[in-house]
Amino acid sequence: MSAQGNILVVDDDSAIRTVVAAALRRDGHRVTTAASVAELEREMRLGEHDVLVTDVVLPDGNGLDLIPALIEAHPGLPVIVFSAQNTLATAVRATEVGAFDYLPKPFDLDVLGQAVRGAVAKRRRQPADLPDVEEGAGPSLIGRSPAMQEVYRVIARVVSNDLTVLITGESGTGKELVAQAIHDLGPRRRKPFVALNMAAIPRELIEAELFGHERGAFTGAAARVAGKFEQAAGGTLFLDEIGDMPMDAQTRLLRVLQSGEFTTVGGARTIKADVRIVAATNKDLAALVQTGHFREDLFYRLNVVPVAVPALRERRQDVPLLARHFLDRAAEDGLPRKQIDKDAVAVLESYDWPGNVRQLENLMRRIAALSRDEVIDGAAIRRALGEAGAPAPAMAPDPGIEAAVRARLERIAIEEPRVLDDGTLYDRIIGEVERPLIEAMLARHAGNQLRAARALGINRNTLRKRLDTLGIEVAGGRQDGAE
Ligand SMILES: Nc1ncnc2c1ncn2[C@@H]1O[C@H](COP(=O)(O)OP(=O)(O)OP(=O)(O)O)[C@@H](O)[C@H]1O
Repeated sequence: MSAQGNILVVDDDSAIRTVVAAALRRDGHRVTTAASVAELEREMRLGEHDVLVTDVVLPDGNGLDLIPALIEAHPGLPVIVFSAQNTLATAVRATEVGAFDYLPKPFDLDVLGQAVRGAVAKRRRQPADLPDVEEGAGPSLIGRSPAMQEVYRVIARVVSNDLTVLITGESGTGKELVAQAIHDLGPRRRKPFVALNMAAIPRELIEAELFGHERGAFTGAAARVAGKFEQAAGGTLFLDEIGDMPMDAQTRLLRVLQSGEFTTVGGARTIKADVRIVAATNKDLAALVQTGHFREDLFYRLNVVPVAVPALRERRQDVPLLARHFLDRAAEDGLPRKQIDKDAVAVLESYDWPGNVRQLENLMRRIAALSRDEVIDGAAIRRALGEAGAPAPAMAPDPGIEAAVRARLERIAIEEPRVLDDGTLYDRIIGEVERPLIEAMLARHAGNQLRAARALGINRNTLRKRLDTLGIEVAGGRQDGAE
């Protein structure tokens, strides 16, 4: 991506305008200059600018005060501010008003050049053209991959009958949504859909939860309570994490499925069970049967119609659609509306998603809530994946700083003996040592540049400059220095 753009430089000091404009032109940018707020406003009206670089104190106004209105009129315009008022208050205010970067005067032209390149790259970021999400009838099960088409085919076969369905799939693949879809699209849709997660309630309470109990049935049973079977009457009972059901409860459930009736805990009351059973598990139930942890007869009773929900990595082509869906949903919930660029889509598509759709949903919401950019790029996605505790794909594990540095030095000595006395010794050795040192510290601090700089004992801006010079891509953590 070209990092050259149209830059507007504003300063009332003509010497600074000249020097800055010359430096930016040398980097290939097209530069216009202005000496006052009035000139700045005229230039903004006349031309398209990718980046605004402005001083704070101008003869007819304050550069910082202009920023909110300028950004509103030119959404996404990065503004780089430089100022001789080098106070913390100015720096904080620059961030508050939405400046892209703040450089205290006097500044290094290289640092300015780097900030401008970053700003142009941000400006040029194009949102990827994500597929539209069609709102279908019933619950929003998103996905057009062949693997999801197969799931839809099975759902379509069972909605109008009462066959027991066993949904399998990894955690977060959407098993509960599938169960809900079976309910919502079938004749029981006007009756309750009741879910019970076997893994979420104490084992000794599962039977009482399922079948209800009479007053005084056990210590603490102060009143008669209807169980899930009763609550779901006429509707659907979703038994989640069925693999965690204790043996006693399995035996009772099997009896209910065979007889169509159940008795409450502690009571002689027999109630007809008018529910459709849909069960789900992320465990291998057949293997649990083999090891004696799940009743074989119950397994066959439940597994009348199996539905296998694919892991997200088995249907990567659905990822852009789902990403779009979750960004839309986040915006509907009042979070800022964000888009992602092509690089971000590529990162999302190549990630393995151990937490499946749930993980993608959480990531999109987190990005919508926390990112300052309107269009999110691949580096930001990698960082967010790294922060979420998952391994950052492009970041090598911390190899141990000493080992990394030693390996570099050995490489110079062994592979390139010539460079040891060719007059570039200092730069070569320092350069070779610096890279693994910075990479190792960044890896150790999950890509957080502020923490890595602190640990190295160098200024964050110095670190940023070195990253740029050495061409080190930061894959995990945050670049903006926030903690
Ligand atoms: N195909 C999909 N389309 C839209 N949203 C989905 C899809 N699949 C999953 N989700 C969303 O992902 C989250 C997890 O889905 P769900 O709870 O159904 O997964 P699960 O397989 O039942 O997980 P667990 O095994 O951990 O209970 C939910 O917020 C759900 O809305």
